[in-house]
Amino acid sequence: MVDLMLIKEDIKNTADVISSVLNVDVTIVDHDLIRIAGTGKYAHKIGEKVSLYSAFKNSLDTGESFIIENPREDKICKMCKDKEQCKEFAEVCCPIALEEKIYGVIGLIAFTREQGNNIKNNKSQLMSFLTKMADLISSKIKVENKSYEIKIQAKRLEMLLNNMDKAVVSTDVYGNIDKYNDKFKNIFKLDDKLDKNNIFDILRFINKNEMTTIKKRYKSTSFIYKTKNYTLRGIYNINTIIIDGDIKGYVFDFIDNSSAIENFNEITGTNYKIGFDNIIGNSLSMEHVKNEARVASKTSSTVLITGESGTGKELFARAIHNNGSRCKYSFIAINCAAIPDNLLESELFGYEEGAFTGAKKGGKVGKFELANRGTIFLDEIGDMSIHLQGKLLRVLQEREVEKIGGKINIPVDVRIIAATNRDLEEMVAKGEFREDLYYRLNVIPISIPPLRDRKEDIVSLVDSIIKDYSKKLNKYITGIEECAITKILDYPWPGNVRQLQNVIEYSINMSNSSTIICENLPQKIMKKNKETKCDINGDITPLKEIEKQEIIKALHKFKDYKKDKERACEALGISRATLYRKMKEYQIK
Ligand SMILES: Nc1ncnc2c1ncn2[C@@H]1O[C@H](COP(=O)(O)OP(=O)(O)OP(=O)(O)O)[C@@H](O)[C@H]1O
Repeated sequence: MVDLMLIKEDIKNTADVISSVLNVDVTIVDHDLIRIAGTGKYAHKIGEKVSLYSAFKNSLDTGESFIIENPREDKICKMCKDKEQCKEFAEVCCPIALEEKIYGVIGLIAFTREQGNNIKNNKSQLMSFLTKMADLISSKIKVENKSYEIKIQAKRLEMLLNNMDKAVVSTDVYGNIDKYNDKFKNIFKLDDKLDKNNIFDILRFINKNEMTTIKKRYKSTSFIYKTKNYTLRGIYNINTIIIDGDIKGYVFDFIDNSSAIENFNEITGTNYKIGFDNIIGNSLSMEHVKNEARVASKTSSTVLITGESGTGKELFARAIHNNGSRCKYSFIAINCAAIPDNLLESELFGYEEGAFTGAKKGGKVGKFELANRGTIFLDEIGDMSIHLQGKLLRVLQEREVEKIGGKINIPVDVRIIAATNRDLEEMVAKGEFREDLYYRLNVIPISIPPLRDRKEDIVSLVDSIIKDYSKKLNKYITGIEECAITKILDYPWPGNVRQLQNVIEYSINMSNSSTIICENLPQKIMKKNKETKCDINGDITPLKEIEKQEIIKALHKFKDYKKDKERACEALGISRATLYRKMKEYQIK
């Protein structure tokens, strides 16, 4: 609520007008009974508080106008402590009200009999005149209230704008800058006074001629802003301000690439923390691998992790990243086998707008750029085409990426961790993998042993998987029967830890008690045990043939399901990428 004090000059003028017209002394008080204006005897009492027992207080409380014709005798004067010394001949009070609120009171006081008679003889004209004067003050309050409200709104808006993650600027329809936040000035390194500038003169990457074609919103377009010694890359949006069907102006928002990447990581949760403590297994071989990985985490050198599918290569890569100095930045994983070659190239290196038919407007930021200052994990590196191997080698050597269709190279500071379950040395010998790239990648080699070679880890892995999955599946499972563990230990686990996870998940689902029993295990685990016992002298089938047949069987079994490939992977205990690779290898269509 606006205080009368804020319009005290207007109040004073009003008091002077009333006093000169009516020839009486005037006092105007605010809602706290503080005298804001006073004439004659009261001129030097401005700023003082009038008595709580005065007629003013009564008018403030009741919101009523009244005339006291017999001071000292009137019921309003009964409570007044000074009534015996009162020298007044009459008094008038008229509240200043606006929208049911009382802001103060106008009071007239007659100190002579003549003034008193004047008041008493002209009661109705006097009250009507005073009410008009009170209304005049109320209208001033209304205007003041409005501008006070506007000031608050403007302040709120300013704070809101300055607290946004994005740089924001609004313009009229011709691009003349109207409002902007601090971030806008900061990210483009602009001078203080921008109000008279035109956005199209400052940010040349915005196409003035395209503006009229924008319907409502022009979304996520990448930009490069360059001055003599400053370059900024980012993404911007344009929103049109439409009132009654007409475009009245634009709001532009901008975000620089590094902030966009941070937001991306927060939203996608790519930074979730996996450490060495999350890698289960105390076998000698695992302790040895963990030690190697711990050492690797303290350097920035390229790491090549090898091991069969499901042994935990990605887990190790994440732990290495999170245990090192790059952990504050992104860990970006990309599976080189799961994406066709031409798509993989744009995923890794990005492209500029218009680089090829079908290229997205604004281009695309590549994974190398996204991983800047962090780590890129290139899974299934053995499946990368020779062409891309060449491009990757250039990144490793030059520490720069060349976007598809790009004119300039972008410097990147990325740690590379590659992984494969293929024998890269053999591939090099066959000419399927570039020798120079192999040596560049194999700076710190880490080889994860298959689960069948470290059976000591199985019990602790089973315990930890039971804990995780019973929570996930909302089942109360506390352990596993001895005979079930024996069967698990006997199994060769071609799909390693991933397959073990699938088997335990299946068994938890099948269990009706708090313990997993033999009957809860999948047939495959039970059958395998029987087969190994009775078929010991039978013919030997090449493993690759068995693998091919099992894949065909799984694909056939789930062919009518919605997520056929996923189900087949689950049954086989292999990842999607491995399935696609094997399908290619065995020419399964
Ligand atoms: N030692 C371990 N302790 C706990 N969990 C593990 C361990 N090893 C693997 N896992 C789990 O097994 C699953 C498969 O691991 P991961 O994806 O890291 O394997 P991978 O070797 O990268 O597989 P692929 O080659 O098929 O991509 C993940 O859920 C992972 O958390």
